[in-house]
Amino acid sequence: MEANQRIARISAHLHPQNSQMEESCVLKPLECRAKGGAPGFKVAILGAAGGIGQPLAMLMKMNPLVSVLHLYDVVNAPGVTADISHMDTGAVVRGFLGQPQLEGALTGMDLVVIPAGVPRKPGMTRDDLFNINAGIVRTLCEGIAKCCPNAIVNLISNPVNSTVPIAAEVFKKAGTYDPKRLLGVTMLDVVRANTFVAEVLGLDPREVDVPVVGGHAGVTILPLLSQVKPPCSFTKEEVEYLTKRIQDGGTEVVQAKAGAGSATLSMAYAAVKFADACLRGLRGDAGVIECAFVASEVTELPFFATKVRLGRSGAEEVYQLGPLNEYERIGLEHAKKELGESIQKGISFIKK
Ligand SMILES: NC(=O)C1=CN([C@@H]2O[C@H](COP(=O)(O)OP(=O)(O)OC[C@H]3O[C@@H](n4cnc5c(N)ncnc54)[C@H](O)[C@@H]3O)[C@@H](O)[C@H]2O)C=CC1
Ligand SMILES: O=C([O-])CC(=O)C(=O)O
Repeated sequence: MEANQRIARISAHLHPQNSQMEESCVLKPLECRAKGGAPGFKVAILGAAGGIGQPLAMLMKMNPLVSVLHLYDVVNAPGVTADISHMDTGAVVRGFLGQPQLEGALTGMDLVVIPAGVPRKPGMTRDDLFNINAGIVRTLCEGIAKCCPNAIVNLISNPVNSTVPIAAEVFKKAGTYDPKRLLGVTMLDVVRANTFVAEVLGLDPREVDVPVVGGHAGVTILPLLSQVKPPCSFTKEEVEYLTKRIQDGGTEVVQAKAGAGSATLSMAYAAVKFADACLRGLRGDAGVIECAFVASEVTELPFFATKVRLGRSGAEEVYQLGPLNEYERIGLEHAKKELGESIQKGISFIKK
């Protein structure tokens, strides 16, 4: 192959939107490499130029399970793509800018991670983001239903308690809904809980496992401190301090950032931890268990976050809550009340 042809192909691959070359010609050489010796998964990030999207893209580019990484946003996708694509790791990176390129970003994907949408400012609740983010999530999920209906979806955009029901309704309308494949990302609550509990216990956070159930906003975030591993006990004051700190973790960051957004770096870390678990499940690894907000029969609500077992088809098993103490039983009732309303709000947004 002529050197100038090789260069043209690499350039066209990175910026398909600028290419005059035929799609089949553009993609072949690098696709072959991506599917070659080290088999991997194709992952798209929607909202890849944002505060979460950029570090998430960087960490996904470092993940050896990823062979193709599509970065989609309505702004700045080419810049982020150029930057990330210089990292000397295995995944091939391609950028997609704006709605006309959404289909290209999604076609053939195994996993779609969605951190698109506006973040909170001090004084706002996650629900205050509903009016803008609901429409964004609907549009992106319509694209998924059309272009990669079998992909696993990791939904980060807030309010997660409503955006996951929105996504489910969009997929139902399109006839592509598979409850196992739609997962609301609550991993940051677990990451925070592990960190804060480890601080109190004087342990390394990597040794600590705190189940966090319910949803992803305020009192709907319910850490089960009676089920912490390694087994331990807390005073009443410690339980109250830890529960409140875990429930208000997002607000703590929003206030500290003072108008410059919400958690992005810890969220990107949590998103990659969760996406990696989904990919290990897709690969067929046994015993991959994480908390996520999924379609559920654990309570009377249609969606609920608990531990789930991740496998080749997504959340293959949804675990029960396990034994709760009195404090957690009361917390569960508060959580269910708010969560039920948020779920209904999401469903009504599509059904109206
Ligand atoms: N589930 C969780 O635990 C967490 C969720 N979040 C949520 O994640 C979302 C993103 O947060 P940040 O990255 O900090 O916000 P950001 O504003 O920095 O980035 C959002 C990105 O989404 C893009 N975007 C907007 N509309 C889009 C569309 N229609 N299609 C594709 N991309 C679009 C924007 O251009 C921007 O690049 C927020 O809703 C935030 O509340 C944040 C932290 C934790
Ligand atoms: O608090 C926010 O708005 C962002 C978020 O969901 C979190 O950090 O848990």
